[in-house]
Amino acid sequence: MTGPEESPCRILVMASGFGSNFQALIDAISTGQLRNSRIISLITNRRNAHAIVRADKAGIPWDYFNLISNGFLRKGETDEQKVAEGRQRYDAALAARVLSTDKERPELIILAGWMHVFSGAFLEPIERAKIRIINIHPALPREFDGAMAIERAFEEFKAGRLTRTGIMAHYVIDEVDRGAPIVVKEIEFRKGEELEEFKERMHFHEHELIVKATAKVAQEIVEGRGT
Ligand SMILES: Nc1nc2c(c(=O)[nH]1)N[C@@H](CN(C=O)c1ccc(C(=O)N[C@@H](CCC(=O)O)C(=O)O)cc1)CN2
Ligand SMILES: NCC(=O)N[C@@H]1O[C@H](COP(=O)([O-])[O-])[C@@H](O)[C@H]1O
Repeated sequence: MTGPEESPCRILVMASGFGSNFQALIDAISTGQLRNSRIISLITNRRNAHAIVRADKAGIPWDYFNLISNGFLRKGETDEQKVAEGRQRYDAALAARVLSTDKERPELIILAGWMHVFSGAFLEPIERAKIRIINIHPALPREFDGAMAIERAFEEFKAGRLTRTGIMAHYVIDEVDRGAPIVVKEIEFRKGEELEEFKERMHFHEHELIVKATAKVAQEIVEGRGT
């Protein structure tokens, strides 16, 4: 995929939790399945994220940056304006960390279970720097936007109102989960399957899809350098 003269696409992964999608990318790169990509670092907003353990094992630098523990918002703050202002300042500071000149700059940011909704304070400077952002989401386009999508779809299936759901990788825009789809896969429910079994099946397919989507976008980036 990547010619000998082309260096791999520099990828920053952002993850808040278990990191199995992050691990799928690590494994795909290390086995040579994903030749046009290189993960330069991980950012997490949860100190107990297992993604940190995965980064350490893979020798990938990581950064912990949290809305509250880094002082942008007081724990338990309920004033809506203060919450909005604190999130904006956090987002701006996070973008500044991504763009800081004392570290390698990513060409692609992959949200792999990143559980913080970005405002324009993050999205705009990243867009100005021509860095693309993609996200993996366990639902079909325009269905079950937001968190807990798997559980909500499963409830609809149990209620007899849904026979299939799906997963997708999409570009990230201000409107949550409404960016242009990159790769989409429908996944049928199975009669008698319980939630945990279904979640495992969904994650299995996600791990394939995130590699496929990354390969596609990374190739566009590598081939588009200098144009
Ligand atoms: N501006 C955008 N930001 C983010 C997007 C996006 O498409 N546009 N994708 C999400 C990922 N995501 C779904 O795919 C998602 C993650 C988290 C939430 C959410 O409700 N977060 C809450 C906090 C939840 C928690 O901390 O457990 C919040 O941010 O207040 C919705 C959707 C990533 N960001
Ligand atoms: N709305 C975003 C969202 O729900 N993302 C989902 O979080 C999980 C992270 O798993 P992981 O930490 O094992 O990769 C994945 O299922 C991903 O699609």
